[in-house]
Amino acid sequence: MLDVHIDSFHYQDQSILEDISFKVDKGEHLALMGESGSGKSTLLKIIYGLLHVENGIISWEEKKVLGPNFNLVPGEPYMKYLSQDFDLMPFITVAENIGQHLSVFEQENHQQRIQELLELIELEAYAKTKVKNLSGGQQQRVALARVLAQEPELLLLDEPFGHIDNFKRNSLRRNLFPYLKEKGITVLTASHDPNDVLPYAERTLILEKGKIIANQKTKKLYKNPPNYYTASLFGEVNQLPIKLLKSYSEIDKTVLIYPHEFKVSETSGLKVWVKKSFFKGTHYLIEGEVNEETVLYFNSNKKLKQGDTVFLNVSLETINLRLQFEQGTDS
Ligand SMILES: Nc1ncnc2c1ncn2[C@@H]1O[C@H](COP(=O)(O)OP(=O)(O)OP(=O)(O)O)[C@@H](O)[C@H]1O
Repeated sequence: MLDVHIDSFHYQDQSILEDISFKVDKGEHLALMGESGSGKSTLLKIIYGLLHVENGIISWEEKKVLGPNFNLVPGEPYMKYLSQDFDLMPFITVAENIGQHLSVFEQENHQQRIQELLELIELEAYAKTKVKNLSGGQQQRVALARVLAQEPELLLLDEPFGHIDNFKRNSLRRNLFPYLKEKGITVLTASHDPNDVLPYAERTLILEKGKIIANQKTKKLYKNPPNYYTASLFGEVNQLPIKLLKSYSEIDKTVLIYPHEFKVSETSGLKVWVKKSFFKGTHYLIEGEVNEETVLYFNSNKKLKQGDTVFLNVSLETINLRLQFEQGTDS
């Protein structure tokens, strides 16, 4: 188990992380989400031992992880970190870059392991290509193979697909995350992209301005986000007064409603004037306005024209579910 306690971490006199405390079970996949600058990379760097924390303890399997003040070369043998800079050797080939990270004691298996990793990152055709001749996305895939070369127990991934195009990203995710699960590798993935998180991470931790504001099972967090910030990390979301949705309600609160949770009717419900339609492939995202003041977003199967009027309904079940939510952590 990974056990992280950081009372505080500062760069110069700027506080970056505060009161960070969480555990990750062996074999579990935890996602770290948060807006840019919320401290995700800093947290991964501390766990890996690149940054020293005065007030805090990181331990893996009940053994303290030593930071840069103790380890001349950062990192522990059981842990690997994929940073946003790839740290590759540009003048040697892809296969050689991967081979450099394999154990010298298992020379006879090197070719087979390199081939297995090349298949995983879908770069078999580039085995003999010098890394300097690869695109940014291809280099990121080589960096991924390097951190996996000697299977770590704990893997820290910082935006692992940030440089990779959508076309490859989807198949890589589908290859990589089940592979890590099968091998029982504990994973922490920092990402902005809900597609990296929703299908793969059992639990998600949300950072806002260096503090943990939620740490929950991913599905539960998505279905019941504690606040607008969390929900908006997963995509478009509306924050609306309940009274707007259920006029008889006596509760003076707002609820979070995802665009797909609205059902469009032509006859009854909340009256909305269409302002804009955005084509999203599977549907249209519609920007609408209520009472000439509240802007909201909902999904529609067909394009709607500016000035059209539609009626929106949201189920009582959804509203009740959102109202039940009171706290943000259940680690
Ligand atoms: N070496 C540094 N010196 C001073 N401040 C830094 C340094 N590195 C990061 N910071 C600051 O620390 C804060 C957190 O940065 P961090 O890179 O951890 O955020 P992040 O959530 O990973 O962002 P992103 O998603 O953009 O990668 C930011 O305000 C950043 O400006």
